Amino acid sequence: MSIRIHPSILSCDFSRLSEELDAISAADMAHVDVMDNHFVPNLTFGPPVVERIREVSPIPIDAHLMIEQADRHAPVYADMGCASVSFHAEASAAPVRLAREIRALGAKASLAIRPATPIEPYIDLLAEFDQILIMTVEPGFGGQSFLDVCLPKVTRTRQAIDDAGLEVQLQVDGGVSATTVARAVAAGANVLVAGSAVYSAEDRTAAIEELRELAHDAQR
Ligand SMILES: O=C(CO)[C@@H](O)[C@H](O)COP(=O)(O)O
Repeated sequence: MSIRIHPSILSCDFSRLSEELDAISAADMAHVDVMDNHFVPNLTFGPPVVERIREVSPIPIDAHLMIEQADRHAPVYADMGCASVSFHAEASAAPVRLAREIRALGAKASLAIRPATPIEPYIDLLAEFDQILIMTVEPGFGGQSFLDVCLPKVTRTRQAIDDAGLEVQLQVDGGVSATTVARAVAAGANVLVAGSAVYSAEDRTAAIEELRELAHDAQR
């Protein structure tokens, strides 16, 4: 599957948000982390800010909702024009119904799972989603270390996607850098979220291209 690089704006300078979005125009999508201080111990922003980000961003928005009551709130992000909406399995009472609602609103539906959540309960439901997001850190903060212990879950999910002949994207998020990206791709991931690895670089385009190249090499 094609490699996609999604920088997480959580690590950007929010006082210069518009410029920080322009700086990642070489990426495939901008990963926007919505946190509610309940599902995770951190707070970012909600619908009005994400909608404005979508309006000014040169690339489509990949919204990652780290919020409770996903069934109630996620459709808002699909309806405002986010290209992809990831909601957490742990925060949804009816993930299949929610994914269908997100798709009906015109966005890609993505199921996210925390490091401690197994993929097995969702293996037979993969066709209901456009993407599976496997967290490779505990959600909540940028700049954490990549959890290699999550890689078998990535491999298991890739195998199930391929065995079923599905076109489901497999995203990993957390600690993805020039050092770890090859391991994530070798395990089966094709969508790489990178926050600090991109925004700590002076040349964001070069950082994105380096990750893309390393990922392509690992896929061969
Ligand atoms: O969702 C999250 C954190 O909860 C991520 O999107 C981080 O923002 C990734 O940052 P790095 O680990 O790449 O610095």
